[in-house]
Amino acid sequence: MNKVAFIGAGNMNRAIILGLINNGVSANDITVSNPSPEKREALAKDYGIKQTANNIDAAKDADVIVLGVKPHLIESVCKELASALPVNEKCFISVAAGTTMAQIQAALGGNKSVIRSMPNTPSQLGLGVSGAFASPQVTPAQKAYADTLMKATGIVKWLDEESEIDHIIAVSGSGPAYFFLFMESMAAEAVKLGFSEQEARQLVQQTALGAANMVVENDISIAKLRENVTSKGGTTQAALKAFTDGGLPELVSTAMQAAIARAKEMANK
Ligand SMILES: NC(=O)C1=CN([C@@H]2O[C@H](COP(=O)(O)OP(=O)(O)OC[C@H]3O[C@@H](n4cnc5c(N)ncnc54)[C@H](OP(=O)(O)O)[C@@H]3O)[C@@H](O)[C@H]2O)C=CC1
Ligand SMILES: O=C(O)[C@@H]1CCC=N1
Repeated sequence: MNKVAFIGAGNMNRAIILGLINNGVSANDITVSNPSPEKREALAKDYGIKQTANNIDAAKDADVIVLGVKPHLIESVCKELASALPVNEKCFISVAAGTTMAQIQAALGGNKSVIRSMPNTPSQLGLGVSGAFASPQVTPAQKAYADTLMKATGIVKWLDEESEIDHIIAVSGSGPAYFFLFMESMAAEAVKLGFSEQEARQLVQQTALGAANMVVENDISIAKLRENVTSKGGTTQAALKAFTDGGLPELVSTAMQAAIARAKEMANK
């Protein structure tokens, strides 16, 4: 019971597979399919999971099928699986941005058990966030198993409305990239200040890790943590003034709204 097939061996499915393996899920229960060999063979070699080029072979014995291909391929992969497999008996988890429940169910041939999940790449460390929305056909047992699967990679937020998936995308799905951009910018400036690339990375990553852990460990607001760094008339205040004068809070809002708008645009294609 509870065999999982991953369709696609790309960044997101790899992150989820790593999260599962690191959390003790048996490699024997995991199969990955991908047309080109390199990524699926690397996963099989590193973690002992099964691999194949054939999506139907990967999915035929699976109870849960994680669809981890690019959004424009979700429908064709669903049609391929539905043409050969008893899809009524399986639970599909799509991690695609901008591909709706209606589109996925239509491609599977009707009202099947489908969960739209929006994970993020820190799932590979067990530090992921997944937002999830289930179709009414998902049974309590399927939902419980999907919950366990996603919790192996981090925290899970079940959503009442499908539209909330786009909000999860804007916050946590795309979110790691926002922090990476910020860290890249800080590291680039550190190099300009004379640190080596390696030193700059170490300084920035430790600062980010420390800051994130302070948010996790302290039961005080993030604003208060910021204020605690900011001595009156000091250096941080000067730096933060440059950020606010440059419109950083508004820019963050604009960026997150752009992610939501893009998700809607992708769904309407
Ligand atoms: N990356 C992220 O942070 C997140 C991504 N997502 C979603 O995850 C999905 C995958 O994104 P991501 O992992 O970044 O993309 P990748 O391009 O890294 O992975 C997609 C994989 O699908 C493979 N593939 C292509 N065609 C098929 C097919 N017909 N059958 C099986 N596999 C196929 C590709 O193989 P090949 O390279 O050989 O063509 C590739 O390995 C997207 O829908 C995205 O919206 C969701 C949350 C976060
Ligand atoms: O950029 C994307 O479209 C996907 C969805 C969230 C993160 N990556």
